[in-house]
Amino acid sequence: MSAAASSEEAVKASKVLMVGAGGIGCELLKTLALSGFSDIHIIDLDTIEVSNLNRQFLFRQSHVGQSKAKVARDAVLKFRPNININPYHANVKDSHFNVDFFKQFNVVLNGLDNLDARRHVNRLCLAADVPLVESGTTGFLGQVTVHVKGKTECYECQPKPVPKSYPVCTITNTPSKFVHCIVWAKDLLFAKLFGDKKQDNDLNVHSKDDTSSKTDVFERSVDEDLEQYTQRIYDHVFGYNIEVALDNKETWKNRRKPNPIYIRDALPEDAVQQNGRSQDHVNEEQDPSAMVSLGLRNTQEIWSLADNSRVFLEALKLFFDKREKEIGSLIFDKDDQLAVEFVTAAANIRASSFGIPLHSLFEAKGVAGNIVHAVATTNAIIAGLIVIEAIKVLKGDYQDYRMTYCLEHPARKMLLMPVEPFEPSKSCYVCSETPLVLEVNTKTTKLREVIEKVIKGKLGMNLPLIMVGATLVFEDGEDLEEDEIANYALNLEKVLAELPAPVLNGTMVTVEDLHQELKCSINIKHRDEFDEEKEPDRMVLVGWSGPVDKQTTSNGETKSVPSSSNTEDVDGTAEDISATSGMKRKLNEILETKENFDALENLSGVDSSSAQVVEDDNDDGLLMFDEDPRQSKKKRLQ
Ligand SMILES: Nc1ncnc2c1ncn2[C@@H]1O[C@H](COP(=O)(O)OP(=O)(O)OP(=O)(O)O)[C@@H](O)[C@H]1O
Ligand SMILES: [Zn+2]
Repeated sequence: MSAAASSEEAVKASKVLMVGAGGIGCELLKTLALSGFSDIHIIDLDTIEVSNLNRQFLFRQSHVGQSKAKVARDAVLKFRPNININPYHANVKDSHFNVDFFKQFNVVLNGLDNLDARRHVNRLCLAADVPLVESGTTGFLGQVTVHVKGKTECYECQPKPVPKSYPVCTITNTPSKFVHCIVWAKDLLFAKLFGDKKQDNDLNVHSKDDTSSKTDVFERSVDEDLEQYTQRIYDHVFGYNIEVALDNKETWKNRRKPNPIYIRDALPEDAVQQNGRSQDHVNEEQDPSAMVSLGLRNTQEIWSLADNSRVFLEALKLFFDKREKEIGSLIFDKDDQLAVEFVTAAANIRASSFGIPLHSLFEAKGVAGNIVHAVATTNAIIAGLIVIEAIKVLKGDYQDYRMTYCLEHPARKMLLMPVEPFEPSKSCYVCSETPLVLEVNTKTTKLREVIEKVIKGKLGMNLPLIMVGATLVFEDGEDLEEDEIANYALNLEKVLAELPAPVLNGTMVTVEDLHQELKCSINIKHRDEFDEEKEPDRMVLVGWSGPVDKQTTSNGETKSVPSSSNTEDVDGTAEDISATSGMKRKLNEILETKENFDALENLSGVDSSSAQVVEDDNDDGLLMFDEDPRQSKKKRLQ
């Protein structure tokens, strides 16, 4: 479309694809329709859930269970009956949404909630040469970015953060934050008691006076009374284990010592006996809940140590009483009420032991499920900004493109921060086809590991094809012959150096995904040794980066700064902001206020105390919109 086209003409003549009809998507569809867009296609794989209704305002109670894309269309057609809205209840990664499908659109607008789908759409937009307006929100934070092939950076030019992980020793021995207690309760204790027994687990399993025996203290013996068992587990993990930890005097030299907690200290004897018996009228049909059987109602209140202890014992008992069949295969799920009750109580008792403030179930659930509560207004603002950028894209006003960050900054009264988009990164393997380097032990690493951990895991390819020179060593897809399948299956189990075309130090491997039309080269660098702690995959992909900015703190632990941390499910907000390298200092400055740090900390479960707040000593050209972003009235911050 020509640069001279009026906004109205550009909008009218356009055909747009919206991916995601959730929190942002509902707002976006409404705003598009009200702004004059009349040919809109929507892809969303999901159906409506009750928990969506508070902010996905196109949906009502009666729609629960129905396709989001279809219901969103019907809702908007009620007030804009003459426009064309085409819904697809499908995954955007399905093969029929190929490059040709994408080519029919003038612009693609993302309202997604995961990195994987975002990267996939980015690649298809690049391959189809269709501009992409990308977005994300997390609580009060949000951003809209524009990606136009050859003109701006692509979604993957800036490395995306890897999920946050914590050093094992902090979790098992020296927690200092509530999130450490949650990780312990969820990933260690819950997993140990109710999950797959074959999984490795760092929770110690032997008791002090029985170290030689292989008895697992977490196992309930056949004749063991349930009350006795729950109290034994309590005493073991909160009492005995802490005493064992205290024996290691070095650990506590410069730290506050934890207090062992035994059930007899936390609850009077008769309360233990009576636990869970007060509510005889508990409805048998309801899902078992320790809160219900104990008569606790308010999920936002912080329970005392005694109440947490009662919930712990009761939840453990209910798992054995009512859900015994699931024991051995349970995985923590934030929507499983009993699991959340158990994890909240366990985390709080541990927190109490380590002098860490306790939290309510509501808060604990947020931390455990990496939930940042969505704010409808942020979604609405972001949807508006998506439409503003989409119109610029349609008009070809590329000088005016802005990446806009929605931040809360009470001190400066700044809500929106627009910045000019960066140019495509020359080192981006997605849009610049720059080769990557893989350091790997070619004599011990199987092709299968490289495919799973690197090609699918890191590069996000779905159906990879792997060439070594002119030899095809692996291909994934539906139309393969039987002998090809058998041949590739054999190759998967071979180490790199023994493949039909050997992969050795200096070999160049070409990897291609035919669906995404993405091709990249990987230079292989043989390495014998890897650091088990830092490089557990025993492979290092250089050029692709899990951008963990690390800094070493005084106690030698490695912590991440907010710019680097995130979880897969979070909407890619703050990390996107700070991952934009040129903006890092500015972002730190913006985040000086407690609220914004808290927001980031919640967002990514990050330790804000380890953040590098860099003094801002010069005029950094931060821009702010005064009132109406459409007027692009820029103002320099003081
Ligand atoms: N691969 C995909 N293909 C199509 N739609 C997708 C894909 N991945 C995610 N989505 C959709 O993107 C939307 C994101 O919306 P949102 O972030 O509001 O999430 P939600 O699932 O509706 O809410 P919540 O996660 O908070 O319960 C969802 O409706 C989801 O179904
Ligand atoms: Zn790129």
